[in-house]
Amino acid sequence: MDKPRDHCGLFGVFNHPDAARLSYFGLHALQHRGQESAGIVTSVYDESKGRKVMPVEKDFGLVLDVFDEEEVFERTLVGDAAIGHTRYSTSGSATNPANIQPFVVHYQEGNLALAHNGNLSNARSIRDRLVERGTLFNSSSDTELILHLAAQSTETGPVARIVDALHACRGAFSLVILTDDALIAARDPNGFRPLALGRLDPAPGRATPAWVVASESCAFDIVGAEYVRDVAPGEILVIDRAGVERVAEHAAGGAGGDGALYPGPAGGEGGAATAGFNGVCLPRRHGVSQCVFEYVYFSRPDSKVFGATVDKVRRKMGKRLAHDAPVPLVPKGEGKRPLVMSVPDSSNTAAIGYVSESNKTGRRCKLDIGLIRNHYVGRTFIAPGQQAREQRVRTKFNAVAGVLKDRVVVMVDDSVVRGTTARQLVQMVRDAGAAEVHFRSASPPVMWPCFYGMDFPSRGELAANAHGSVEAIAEWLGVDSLGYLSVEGMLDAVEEAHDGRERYCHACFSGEYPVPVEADVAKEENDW
Ligand SMILES: O=P(O)(O)OC[C@H]1O[C@H](OP(=O)(O)OP(=O)(O)O)[C@H](O)[C@@H]1O
Ligand SMILES: NC(=O)CC[C@H](N)C(=O)O
Ligand code: SF4
Ligand SMILES: [Mg+2]
Repeated sequence: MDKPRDHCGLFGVFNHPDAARLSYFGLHALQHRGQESAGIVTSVYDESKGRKVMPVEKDFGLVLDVFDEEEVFERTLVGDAAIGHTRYSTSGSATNPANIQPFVVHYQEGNLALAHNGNLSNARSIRDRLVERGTLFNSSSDTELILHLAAQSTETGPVARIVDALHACRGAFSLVILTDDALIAARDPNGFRPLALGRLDPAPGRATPAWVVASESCAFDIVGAEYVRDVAPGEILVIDRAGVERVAEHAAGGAGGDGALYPGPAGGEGGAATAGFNGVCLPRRHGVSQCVFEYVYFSRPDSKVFGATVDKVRRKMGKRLAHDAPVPLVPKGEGKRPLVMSVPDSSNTAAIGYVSESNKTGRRCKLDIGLIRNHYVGRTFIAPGQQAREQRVRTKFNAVAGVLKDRVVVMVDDSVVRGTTARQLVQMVRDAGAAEVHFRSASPPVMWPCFYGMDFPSRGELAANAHGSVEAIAEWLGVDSLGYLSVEGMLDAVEEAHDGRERYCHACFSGEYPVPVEADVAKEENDW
């Protein structure tokens, strides 16, 4: 593991005849969230069996590789409800095929399929309890535990069992779940991972709209759906046939049947638009703590996440960085303006904010493209060994010598984790003839592990811990100066973009963990 790895991507569809194909496109848009494996499950009535079945197609690899045959959508993944997943493992080995999601099981209440983004912080104690009860496990991931909890619940009916199961889970879980009758979208009470609800106009021949659920709103755009609202932290939203009809009636100005059952999360944006769906809210024990790293790096800038556009938050982080770690001062008449460049693509927007604010504050500088990125090399191209890692950076980026030669260069990246990217690129920019190289990180130093759904290197491998002071890291990176966004600055930027700083987790930067975690849990401890 040499990089922070992304979270997983979730997608769900209800009431659309082409549910699997929509999921396929949705997963494409969410590919950046997980590149180890991908899968889609649908729900369809099987005439010969006289009951619903849940066909599944999943494998290791990118969405494009897993679903490389059109036929699978025509013959296998049929039905008008589906869920899909792109995985980066945080619990359970990446190479164990049993850990590929979505999971599908058959139990007392019929079929059940589940896809999870996050990490349960009490997974070990749940597993121990289940083991004592004689539970047999198929996978080594935390996600499977939710299925056992539902199957062993004393409640009746799939929804009540899932609600019961989620009451026992702690930590991070955004979920899309398919039962034989419903698509369920759920978010843990802290809201660590994002999840949003969207709406698609009725498919040809249908009277009611289709509903979609996704980790990020960019997945709605790709299928032509409109963003309706976030699934609220702690909300378990049940989208079933009756609910779809109630909501449609409500929208058309009808009475809405028993739509008052669940008017949506209190004060939630778009709540009225979805009144009519059933739902439940899980109790809140530790406040709300959405993952600030989604804004720093994980989510796509064109997505709306946690109620704000990622692009907007990132620009504000870049602007604040201009104050926390300014561009070197080169007064007029004393040389060319420093050249600011991003490390494409994830820091592009932060660099734009950085440059505009720097110029406003009298620090002259110019934004230019100093690195070209090869888009065929993935976001987290895993390569073992330092030599391979270095080769990987060279494969992914090349410097534009004509732009960089003899210039004072300020490189802006979104984060420094292990420092592999920064160190390599600094050397590359120097080799291209830069006179000075300064490095700016649009987030604070990453110093602590994440237990809520992101896979960081061990503490000792993080550049900020391995080298100590900012000066020592700067020397190791080979830069003339190094500057980070402060934790304060990061939270101010988030707050400026929307609803306050206290609703965010920043544990990997600050060490302040919002939800207690079980000590010394290893990702592969259940893999034999
Ligand atoms: O300090 P490091 O351990 O090198 O990790 C930090 C780098 O990793 C991420 O980029 P990544 O290449 O994973 O993806 P991206 O192309 O989406 O930026 C991040 O944007 C930094 O560039
Ligand atoms: N990155 C994630 O959200 C991972 C989900 C789950 N914990 C797994 O490892 O499969
Ligand atoms: S520790 Fe960091 S990556 Fe993990 S949830 Fe908190 S902010 Fe996000
Ligand atoms: Mg990067």
